[in-house]
Amino acid sequence: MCKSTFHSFLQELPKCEHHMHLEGSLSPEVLFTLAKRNNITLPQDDPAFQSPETLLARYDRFTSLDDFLHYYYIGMSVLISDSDFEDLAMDYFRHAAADGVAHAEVFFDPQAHLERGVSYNTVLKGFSAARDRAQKEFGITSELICCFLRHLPVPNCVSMFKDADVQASFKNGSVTGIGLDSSEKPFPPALFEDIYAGARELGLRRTAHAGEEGPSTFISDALDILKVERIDHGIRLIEDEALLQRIAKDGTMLSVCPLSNVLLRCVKEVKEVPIRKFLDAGVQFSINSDDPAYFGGYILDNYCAVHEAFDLSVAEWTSICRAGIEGSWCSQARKDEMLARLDDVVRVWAPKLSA
Ligand SMILES: Nc1ncnc2[nH]cnc12
Ligand SMILES: [Zn+2]
Repeated sequence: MCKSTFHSFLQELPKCEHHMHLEGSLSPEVLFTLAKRNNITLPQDDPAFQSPETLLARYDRFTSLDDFLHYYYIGMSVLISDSDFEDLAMDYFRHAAADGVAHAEVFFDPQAHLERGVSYNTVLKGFSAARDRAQKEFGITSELICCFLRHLPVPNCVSMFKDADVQASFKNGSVTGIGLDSSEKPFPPALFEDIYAGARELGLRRTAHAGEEGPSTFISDALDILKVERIDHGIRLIEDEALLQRIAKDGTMLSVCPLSNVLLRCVKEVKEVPIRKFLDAGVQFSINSDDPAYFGGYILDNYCAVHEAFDLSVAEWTSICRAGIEGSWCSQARKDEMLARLDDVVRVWAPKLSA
């Protein structure tokens, strides 16, 4: 936990979260409760599934992205009804409100539910209800980003993209954009070129996970081939100085997830996440939780971990927060509200923190 005055300042900043998988907010406790309620048998041959405590202990020992994903996909198999999805998202929004999130652009993984016979509209109904409640109960605005699972056969992804219910959600605005996630290294961005071209034609916002475990060429391919507007993770950008300069110059935002990078062994410690390098080079980035129930921290824990590792100034935190607001996919009016709130918070806290 960072020093208490700085912690309060970070809590009060009007934060935007751009990289958070709703299915990644399923805690072991809720997972076991839903498994019982929905009659889902958890794997009997893995001692991690003995209890919520043993499962949580296993989360401390992830060895890679794929090791985590194994548990992530088993975990979400307990989600069946629209109210399961609503409860799950509300759990996230409650934490987000406590952490001072003003606006959240959240991912969901429909293919992982369709495969189990849960319809797209069941998932969307639950998540949409939670979004409405989050706005009413906490004043948090949000957008939904529909992700394609890169480990599945491309035709499976294409057929989801073309599905009538999915297309309807794109066209009626209940889903704002598309993303690309799951196992990275064997699945280069180019595989998904047609889907991203189709999304662009529909006027959808576009982002993709790239440069988490995969090479920096996946970041350039996501920009050049998929024409994404944002890069999720992107920490391996530091391996290509010219690309780093290009991203800084173009103002392309990265959604960085420090605790996730440590837990999934992409880096040894938060100090190795290239926060200082990005700040110095003028790369725009936001700080995010990724899968908070699996990685031991919501957004404020990530802000605090970054503060502890890099001892950032009030001015640096203000610029990170401003970049997050400006790089969001909400209306300009909403951005203006958050920018005004940011000014207010900084006006109050700057004298106290620099005293
Ligand atoms: N960190 C991550 N990388 C890729 N896919 C994911 N799905 C959920 N979390 C993810
Ligand atoms: Zn992610």
